[in-house]
Amino acid sequence: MATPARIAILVVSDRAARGEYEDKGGPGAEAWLRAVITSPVEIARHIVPDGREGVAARLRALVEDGADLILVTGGTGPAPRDQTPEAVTDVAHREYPGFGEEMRRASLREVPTAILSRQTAVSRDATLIITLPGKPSAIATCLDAVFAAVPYCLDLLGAGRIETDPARIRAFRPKAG
Ligand SMILES: Nc1ncnc2c1ncn2[C@@H]1O[C@H](COP(=O)(O)OP(=O)(O)OP(=O)(O)O)[C@@H](O)[C@H]1O
Ligand SMILES: Nc1nc2c(c(=O)[nH]1)N[C@H]1C(S)=C(S)[C@@H](COP(=O)(O)O)O[C@H]1N2
Repeated sequence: MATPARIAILVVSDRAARGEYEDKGGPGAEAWLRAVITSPVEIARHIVPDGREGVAARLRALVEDGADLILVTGGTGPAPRDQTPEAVTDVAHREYPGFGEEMRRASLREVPTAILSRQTAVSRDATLIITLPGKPSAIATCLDAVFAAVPYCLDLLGAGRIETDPARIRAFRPKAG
């Protein structure tokens, strides 16, 4: 059997980290991934409070640990504690602004405040890191909008291979020539 791709979900939320509310983002993201990915996959969920240093440190550790893909939810907005984009930039080797553009475009069809999210995607070594808004309902909207490009991006980075259910997401891998 193929080596499972390793995916980490990092929920960034002060209140979920303190246990003040039940985290719905992490389970929502995991359910989305399990419904879409048909190849072997290991999914781990983590929760950290908002904050540039803490989020960056956790991202470095997850990359070091061999994650192929990291989904980060929360902390992308304009509030002072929203520092996820700064943390992601701190650990980035490369940025892929098209992810943020497309996720915002899809979210703007639902809420005008989607424009407030500074969500983006970066890579560090062979790991792709995608940031998503914290609102649990935003997670599916954003993943639906961009995930078709994720498997090929992981191929190009040298990360683990992911196959998807074409009825949900048709992964696009350009043919050679
Ligand atoms: N992990 C989560 N689980 C459940 N609901 C969430 C989660 N993250 C965000 N939300 C909901 O979406 C709203 C907007 O998310 P945002 O990330 O801006 O939260 P926030 O107001 O900064 O608070 P916190 O960091 O404590 O989650 C929150 O007020 C909350 O109702
Ligand atoms: N699809 C979708 N995108 C969305 C939202 C939403 O409700 N649905 N909320 C917006 C709002 S109100 C904010 S402030 C930003 C940032 O959210 P975050 O700080 O939780 O990352 O995401 C935006 N993107």
